[in-house]
Amino acid sequence: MMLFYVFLPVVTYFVTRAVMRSFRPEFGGCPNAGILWLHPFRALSLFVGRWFPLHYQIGYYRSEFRFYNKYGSTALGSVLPWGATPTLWLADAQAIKAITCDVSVFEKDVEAYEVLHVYGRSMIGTEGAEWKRHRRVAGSAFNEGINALAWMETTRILKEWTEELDSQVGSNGTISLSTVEDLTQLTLLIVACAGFGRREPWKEDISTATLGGHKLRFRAAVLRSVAIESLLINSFAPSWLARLRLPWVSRIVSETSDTYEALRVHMLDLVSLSRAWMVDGKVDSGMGAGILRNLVEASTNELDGDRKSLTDDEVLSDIFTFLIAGHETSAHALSFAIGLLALYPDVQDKIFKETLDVWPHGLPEIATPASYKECMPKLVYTLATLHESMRLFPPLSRFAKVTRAETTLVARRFIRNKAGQPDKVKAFSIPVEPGSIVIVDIMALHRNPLAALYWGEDVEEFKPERFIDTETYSWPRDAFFTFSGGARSCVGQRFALAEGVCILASLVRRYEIILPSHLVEKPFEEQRRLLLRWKPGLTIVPMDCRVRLRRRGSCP
Ligand code: HEM
Repeated sequence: MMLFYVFLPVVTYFVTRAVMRSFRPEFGGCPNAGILWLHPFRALSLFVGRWFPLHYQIGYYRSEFRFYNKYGSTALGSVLPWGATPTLWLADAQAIKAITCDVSVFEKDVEAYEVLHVYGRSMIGTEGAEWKRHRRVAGSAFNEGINALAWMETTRILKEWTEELDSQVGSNGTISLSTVEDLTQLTLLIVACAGFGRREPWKEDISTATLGGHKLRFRAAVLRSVAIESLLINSFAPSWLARLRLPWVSRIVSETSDTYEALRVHMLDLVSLSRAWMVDGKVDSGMGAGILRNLVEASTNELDGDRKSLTDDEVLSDIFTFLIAGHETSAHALSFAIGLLALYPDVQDKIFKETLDVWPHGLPEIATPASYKECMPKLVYTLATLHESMRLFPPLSRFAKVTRAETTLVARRFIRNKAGQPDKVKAFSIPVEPGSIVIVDIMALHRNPLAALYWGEDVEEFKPERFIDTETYSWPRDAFFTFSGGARSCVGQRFALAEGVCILASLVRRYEIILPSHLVEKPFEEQRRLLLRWKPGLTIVPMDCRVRLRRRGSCP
């Protein structure tokens, strides 16, 4: 019996592979790269993807442009054995643009986001009229006002954070920084304040841990809920497991459910506060909370059947979505950026020079509502650095669309010249059947070396200059998909750029970012590989991005 279970998958693999190879060598001119063992954009595959052993099989998370190079095509076909679903992989700017602009044919793969529907349905995991209702409500909060608030809030928390960092200077004059840990807290505090009016100090007051009957503090509740393990347990483990007293399992299930319950209570507190503000007429409290206000107002319209209305569960689910989408992405993007700055001191020097013009007398203690408008346009190189780091490490490295009607996409085939560079590019059409899955392979697109349309031969290099327009050069906007594109693009893009630029510029203005001591003696390629290692999670997660900071003499 045992042998049967071991051999069945192996036999299935070879049989299916053989059948596919013989009957379907190509998808309308698009090379068939084989069987996909895991749906490439499901929470489970993100979890399993950390250990995915089939590095030479399509679907491997860290493959970047490798498979496209191997087959000489910017589009690849593959098949999910379950249901024999055709799955198209794209690292082609024009085809991706066509997909993201045609929302009637290519819908969001909302099933992938079901794990986020802990409290109800939300903007990120819905489609059509339901999604429009959510987006109409929350979307209008994302204006220049919230970006300016994000800037001010970033400045406030940075001051407290850097004071703590300064108190940790070691005997060698440097401070160790575990980027993911600190930036996760930082970006969470920023979105909680600018979006939801919840202003917290950098250093949590642990003595107030359970004040107000909370089982878990707000920050801990959000951070635990975002872990892919918690989301999977919450989605798939039945709650009765907690009552069975099974060693380990029952405890984990029970703790997970407590975490989401604790967060629900915190979010209900926010909603009550916002309702109280509305009753008191505190429409513009100066505290931010624009997203919260819009959501809560929409829930009070519910009974009128207003097209801008949301149910109470939808409000909680949207708050949850914004808290999660609004911090993890930014924290990981910034961790990679800081790691890259440690590796490239010349880039750091250029940012430092830029910040000297903006803050000649050192970092401001507080920012005013005008600071964002004054500083952001001057920090051109800092913004280019953030863009370039998100090109190499896009937090959402791939996402999926489901095809609803028969259509055709155009991609490109190429052959490599003697120097190994892609050459002789030729467009070809791919017929796409309804029901097919299309993977927008952002990381591969960002590492596509084809000239003209994309990033060029130096695609692997970290060069912020490629994001700065000149008289003769305009950076290829259509080949940059970190925030997706079209109607379903990231609603928080400008918010993320505002906080990101403020954090990077301020950090470099105050500190020199240097490599951790265990990497100093290693060759550059190894330093880069070790510092920037990542694993898949909800977004790509830096695994060991630790740097050191040395206070700059010229910064008061
Ligand atoms: C570096 C930071 C960020 C990156 C790279 C990023 C990336 C993305 C991407 C690629 C999508 C599209 C996902 C898909 O179609 O499956 C998206 C959607 C979304 N993002 Fe972001 N995001 C970032 C920051 C933020 C922030 C700061 C917020 C809110 C404060 C936010 C809120 C959202 C929401 C609500 C959606 C869903 C939009 C919709 O479905 O209409 N994101 N983001």
